[in-house]
Amino acid sequence: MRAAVYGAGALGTVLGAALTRSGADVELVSRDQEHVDALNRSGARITGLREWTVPVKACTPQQMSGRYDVILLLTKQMANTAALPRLAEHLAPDGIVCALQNGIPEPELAAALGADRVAGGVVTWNAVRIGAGQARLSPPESSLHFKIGSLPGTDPRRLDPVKALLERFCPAEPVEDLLGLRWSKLLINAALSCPASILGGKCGAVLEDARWRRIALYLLRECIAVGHAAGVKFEPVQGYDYPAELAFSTLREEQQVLAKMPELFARNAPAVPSMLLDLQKKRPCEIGALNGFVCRTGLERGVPTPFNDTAVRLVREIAAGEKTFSPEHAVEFAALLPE
Ligand SMILES: NC(=O)C1=CN([C@@H]2O[C@H](COP(=O)(O)OP(=O)(O)OC[C@H]3O[C@@H](n4cnc5c(N)ncnc54)[C@H](OP(=O)(O)O)[C@@H]3O)[C@@H](O)[C@H]2O)C=CC1
Ligand SMILES: CC(C)(CO)C(=O)C(=O)O
Repeated sequence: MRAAVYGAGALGTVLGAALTRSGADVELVSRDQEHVDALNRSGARITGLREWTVPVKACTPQQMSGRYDVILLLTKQMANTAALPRLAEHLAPDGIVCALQNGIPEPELAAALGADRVAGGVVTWNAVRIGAGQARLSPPESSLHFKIGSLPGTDPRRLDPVKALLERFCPAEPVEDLLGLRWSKLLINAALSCPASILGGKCGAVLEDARWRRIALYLLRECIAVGHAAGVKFEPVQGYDYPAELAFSTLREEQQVLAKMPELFARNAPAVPSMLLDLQKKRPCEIGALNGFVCRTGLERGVPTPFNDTAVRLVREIAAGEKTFSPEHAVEFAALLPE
């Protein structure tokens, strides 16, 4: 089986190194010539939870040749439109692209490639690119897990080669309802990655600050309401059925939920959100595909999303250089919170 990791950035470098190390025939594809040269010259250098230097094969999109049976898509979601012609050219007729990105990338991919040639999966582990040819994999070990799914109406056995490939690194558990899985990961990004990117810290910083933890809870509540209005059945992730765990109707129940949030999201606490890295590097970030997607869906379904609207506005203001990272942006949500 011939495979490619298309978008060998933070996650892609770690995954490409892990798969190559396991003996898989995999190429790491990146637009960044310096990164490609470093990977080919000195191997992929992984630090953190794994300490590996792995000789790998890397190329730019223009240097790709032939067809791949499995392409693991790990660009940022905004790059998908630009990447599609290359994916279409190099995917084997019975091959499959598995998007491991955040957000809900599958509809656009399926429209171009065909639903039975697209799968999706969520990643709850965290990695950071730290230089040409190098990435750091963050703990905890328990986060090393994939959940994957095929598109409605397609043969779930199409997932078999994806599962076999990913399991060369860590468990890859198939789920029946990919959309429910996608929305559950969206909860984590909308309520932790986004606020952490606004205050300029790790996801744990949101959980540690009483004001931000409460904002995160209301962001979660809004996303869950929008998802339910859209007919989503949230799939358990990280061992939790989040809508059930986070439900509250009185202020007393709210206190109880707030008290257990650090435990519910303990695996995410050490993560540096990929959105924050993009904002720090002044690169386009995925806010439109994450909280922005929740706002758009809320608008379509008649569910107000004032918390997510505020979060999107703040991220956009930071991206435009109009605001800097600060926990004090919590005040922007104060008028929305119940007394
Ligand atoms: N990092 C993390 O811990 C996690 C990330 N995710 C999700 O995984 C996805 C990837 O994230 P991450 O690894 O952090 O992202 P990075 O930005 O580190 O990597 C993305 C890579 O894609 C490359 N790329 C962008 N556009 C193209 C293109 N048109 N053709 C080829 N390559 C391209 C980029 O190259 P260049 O540098 O030239 O732009 C970069 O190497 C995102 O959807 C993210 O939300 C999910 C869970 C955790
Ligand atoms: C949840 C988190 C923060 C790490 O898995 C993530 O998805 C990201 O960094 O984009």
